[in-house]
Amino acid sequence: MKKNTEEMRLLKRVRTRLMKGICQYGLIEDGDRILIGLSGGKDSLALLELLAERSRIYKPKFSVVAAHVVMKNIAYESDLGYLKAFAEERGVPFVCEETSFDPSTDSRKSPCFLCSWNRRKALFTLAKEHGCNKIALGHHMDDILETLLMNMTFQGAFSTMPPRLEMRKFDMTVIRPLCLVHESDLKELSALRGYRKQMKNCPYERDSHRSDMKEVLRRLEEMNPEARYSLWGSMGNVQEDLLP
Ligand SMILES: Nc1ncnc2c1ncn2[C@@H]1O[C@H](COP(=O)(O)OP(=O)(O)OP(=O)(O)O)[C@@H](O)[C@H]1O
Repeated sequence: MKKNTEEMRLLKRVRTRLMKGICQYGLIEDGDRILIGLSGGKDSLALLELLAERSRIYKPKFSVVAAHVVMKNIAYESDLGYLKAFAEERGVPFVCEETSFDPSTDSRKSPCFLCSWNRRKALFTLAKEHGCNKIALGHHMDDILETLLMNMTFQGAFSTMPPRLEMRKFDMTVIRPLCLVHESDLKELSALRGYRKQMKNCPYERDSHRSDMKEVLRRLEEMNPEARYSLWGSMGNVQEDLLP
């Protein structure tokens, strides 16, 4: 009984924050066809589950397609059968595309940059092929705040991954419907639902800046439990007169 109540509270919190993000940043409109980038990680599995559920509700009326990109030269062990079944059990069509990149062709760009650029390109192609006007990614609030802290610390820029990004040149909009959802809730949801963990065997992976920023965010929240909301609020409260 206690477990059920906790589950219901968690689901209510996640659904409320999803809808708050969607409404606040105008992420989904009537008639949208949305390609969901399904990596196989907990965040995009949750995104698919939540958007599939939402798409069956009358307003706004939108449809979804799940897409997985296989990067042939990276030994990720994506279980395509699991991803396909996961999507189809929720009434969502599943599509997959293979691509690859050669890190030796451009030594000025890091393999991580090339990988994510090529993955993004494959997602755009799939979105066009399947008549989608939007691509949804599984980044959540912690990802966005960690990127803000990374960009300030390492790039000298006050910027991050926005909830909504219109790419006019490609006639495509990238959305992040989990932008107000906390990572801790997604972890709990994943455990509750028993999402299968994906094996990551990337030879290049060492995103130490991100894990450092995760620690910084944790420390800030220790100092002020409201820190994440203040950081988020600061992005909409830039007081230019009080800046150099
Ligand atoms: N191979 C892929 N195929 C399709 N979409 C992807 C792929 N890799 C990443 N994405 C999309 O980009 C988002 C961010 O990617 P990132 O690599 O940070 O996440 P992840 O650690 O793979 O897993 P997740 O965010 O799903 O828990 C994912 O949530 C997903 O929407």
